[in-house]
Amino acid sequence: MAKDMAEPLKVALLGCGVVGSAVARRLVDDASDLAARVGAPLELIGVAVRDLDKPRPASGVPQDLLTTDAEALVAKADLVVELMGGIEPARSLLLRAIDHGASVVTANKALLGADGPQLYEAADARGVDLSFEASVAGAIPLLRPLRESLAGDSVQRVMGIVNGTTNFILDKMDRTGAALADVLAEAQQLGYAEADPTADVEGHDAQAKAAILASLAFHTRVSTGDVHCEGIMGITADDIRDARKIGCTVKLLAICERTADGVSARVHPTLVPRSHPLASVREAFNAVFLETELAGELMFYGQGAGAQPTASAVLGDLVQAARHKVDGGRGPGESAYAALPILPIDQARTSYFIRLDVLDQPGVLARVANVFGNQGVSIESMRQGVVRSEDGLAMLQIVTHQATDAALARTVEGLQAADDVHEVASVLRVEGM
Ligand SMILES: NC(=O)C1=CN([C@@H]2O[C@H](COP(=O)(O)OP(=O)(O)OC[C@H]3O[C@@H](n4cnc5c(N)ncnc54)[C@H](O)[C@@H]3O)[C@@H](O)[C@H]2O)C=CC1
Ligand SMILES: N[C@@H](CC=O)C(=O)O
Ligand code: NA
Repeated sequence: MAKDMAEPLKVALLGCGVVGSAVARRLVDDASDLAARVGAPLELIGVAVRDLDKPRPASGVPQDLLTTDAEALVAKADLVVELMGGIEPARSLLLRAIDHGASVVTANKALLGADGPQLYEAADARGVDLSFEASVAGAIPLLRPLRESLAGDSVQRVMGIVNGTTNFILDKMDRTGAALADVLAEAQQLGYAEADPTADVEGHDAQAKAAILASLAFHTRVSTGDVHCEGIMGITADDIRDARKIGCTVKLLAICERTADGVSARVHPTLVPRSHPLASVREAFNAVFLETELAGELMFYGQGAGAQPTASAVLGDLVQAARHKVDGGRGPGESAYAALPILPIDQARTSYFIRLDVLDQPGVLARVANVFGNQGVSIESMRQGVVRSEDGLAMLQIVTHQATDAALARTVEGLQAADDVHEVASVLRVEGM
């Protein structure tokens, strides 16, 4: 039996770009379904844009709902959906909305990674919802499981592919042997990578997402600046070829770990064995692998970007926040009670793949092995590649057992200083062996 409808809830949308248009379209086209699910109509009262005259056929928003006065709009709303991106004015508008008693939904990982605590504190103080499922891994339900379904468990490790653009590039390099620059150009043509792909390829997009994931997973505060970040621009076709030779592929991973000493969060290109579930994540898809004390291993997979997939996550948050407005209560606020220290990257433990050009002379292997041994770094495998008789050099490919980043850095310094070593051509971390 249909329940009685409550009074309409006023929804303000801030930004009408890729994701905003898809959210607006759904609010307009599926109003009656959404009303039935919420128990009240969701009335779109306005959409804040920069340019009133720009045609927006994808959004289906009537022209008279567009406004450039975002401040006035949020002051009238019960629910505010922020899809403008960037830090300001998004932060001020969300704080203003919260101050007025509106619940807020955002997909803005840059803002949450930089200033999440300020928004959480404001939402908690005002007793409204702040939800942001779309900010990490787009459509994939991941943050709600972390905040709600796993609230009684203990997450120990989060390891994921959370950037679709870089996964598309690395996957294409892996399948075709192409150089990064060529694949990046193709990704731009196809619309996966933005005209300015810096935030994706330098790892900053994944860095902000890792901060959000680590905060939720470990009930602590981790901001973007706490996450060690290396992007994919240094990855060459030779790295991909080497990875393949040892049964691996290269992925940009966000890895968040809780250790006895605190929290470590890092983003970097990583060799992953082809047998690992993350290795089979193709094209622009995302996947996140959780290790928890009680549930064991969990994997979440799906579309991490795109207008409609991202709108799905935004609308899920909006419906949930609207239900709370109708029925009372609110979703979980910030849980940062653990207040864990952030561990420096030096202390992160992982295995490494190292490619060296060494002099092709007797005793070289033993001397190279000694450099590792001197730093307490144990070698798992050492393989000699091509010997180039023209310059008397041989290529060595070495995989280590787990060691700290600090020990590895000292090992690389030792190798660079060794007379037998012509060049340390590549150093990459390995996970999931
Ligand atoms: N596009 C995607 O696949 C995903 C996007 N996101 C996040 O969603 C948010 C929106 O992303 P997109 O829709 O892709 O960006 P977009 O650039 O297509 O849309 C943003 C829109 O906001 C407008 N805008 C910016 N500042 C404004 C202001 N002060 N007043 C009024 N309008 C303003 C812009 O003119 C633009 O139309 C961002 O935070 C992004 O990180 C999250 C997951 C996936
Ligand atoms: N640029 C991001 C989009 C969503 O966050 C990506 O490529 O994954
Ligand atoms: Na998500």
